[in-house]
Amino acid sequence: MRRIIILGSTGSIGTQALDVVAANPGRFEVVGLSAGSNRELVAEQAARFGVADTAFGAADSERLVRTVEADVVLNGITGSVGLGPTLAALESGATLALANKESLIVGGELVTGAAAPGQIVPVDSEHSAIAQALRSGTAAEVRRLVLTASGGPFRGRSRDSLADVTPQEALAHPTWDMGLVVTTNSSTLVNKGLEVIEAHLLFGVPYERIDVAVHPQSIVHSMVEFVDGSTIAQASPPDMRLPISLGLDWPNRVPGVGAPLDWTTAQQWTFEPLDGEAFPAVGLAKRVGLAGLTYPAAFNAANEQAVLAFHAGAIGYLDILDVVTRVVDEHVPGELSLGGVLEAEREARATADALIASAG
Ligand SMILES: NC(=O)C1=CN([C@@H]2O[C@H](COP(=O)(O)OP(=O)(O)OC[C@H]3O[C@@H](n4cnc5c(N)ncnc54)[C@H](OP(=O)(O)O)[C@@H]3O)[C@@H](O)[C@H]2O)C=CC1
Ligand SMILES: CC(=O)[C@@H](O)[C@H](O)COP(=O)(O)O
Ligand SMILES: [Mn+2]
Repeated sequence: MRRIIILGSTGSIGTQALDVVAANPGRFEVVGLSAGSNRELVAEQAARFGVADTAFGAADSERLVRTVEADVVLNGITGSVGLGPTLAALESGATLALANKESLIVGGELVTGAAAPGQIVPVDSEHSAIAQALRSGTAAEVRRLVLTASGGPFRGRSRDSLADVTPQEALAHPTWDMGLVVTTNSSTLVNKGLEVIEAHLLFGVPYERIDVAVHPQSIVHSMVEFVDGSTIAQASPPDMRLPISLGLDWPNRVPGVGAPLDWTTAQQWTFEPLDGEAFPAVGLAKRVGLAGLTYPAAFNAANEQAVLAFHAGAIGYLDILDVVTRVVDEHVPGELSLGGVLEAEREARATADALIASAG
């Protein structure tokens, strides 16, 4: 029985993780739950799963991870505020089932350097797909990684045509039902940019060998191309319970966790290149990833501020990327230490807030 702590238990990832636990009695024991502020739902979850230890906020989540013994910590918190809990989970020696991509991206080598080999199991669907494709291979056999992107609700649109899109339109993701920030990031393609950096950090493949292909059906979750010209793709209906279950029980597969593809009906899987003019976020993220140091932290922090400002009605949709680009351009990088990252984030958020105020 694996003892698991679920951070962000009230969100999309957290509630689906609890679905997996409930559907597999005797396989997992939930020993800790945390959330931001939703005390009512956490109390309900704790009663249902018999959990004694709960926490609220990032610092308390960190405390939970440091004090409750667990085999796996699932980090399903949104935002770079998940960095402390991610580092605490790695220090505890537990497996880190990582949905909170922001903590890896802002922490970079601080996070990978704190992890033992195999200690981080990716939950993000693309990175889970790559980890599955690499299960029997070696890094030397990999020629390139291809991350698939749904293209979001605005696929096929020109940049100019996006000026007046509303928060409601940005949240209409074509294939996934997720939290507000990651859904908005999917629409701007910032999510895919963050995922390129995440793939580089997790799998050690250089940026020039990480590509993005737009695949609107979200059935092929990513691919690994090998040196002999073979490509292994992982395919399944879009359902996060599959990568979550792998994160909780790696390397075991949990029987029946998701429905398989139906090969008895006609279907079409399509792939197209990313329109980098309409969606400059992936190019910007690669630039930021290559620059390293605290650039990814500044990129992510500016985006977090801009996304919230867009949903608050303070800026327009195109302002999101404009703010992020300006913050990155003005960023003076610091050293990659915990203090350096926190300071870079503080500065980036302040610059972003000033730009937001002047745009509004
Ligand atoms: N949803 C998905 O399918 C996917 C998500 N991810 C990643 O997983 C992470 C979670 O996404 P998702 O579940 O969609 O997001 P949600 O917005 O649905 O959930 C976020 C969770 O984080 C909690 N939280 C927010 N702030 C804090 C804080 N300061 N301290 C502790 N907990 C906090 C929330 O608690 P409360 O409810 O109390 O506010 C909630 O439980 C993100 O990094 C996202 O990019 C990656 C791939 C797919
Ligand atoms: C389910 C998942 O992993 C999300 O991060 C997903 O990637 C969002 O879809 P797109 O960013 O491809 O639109
Ligand atoms: Mn993803």
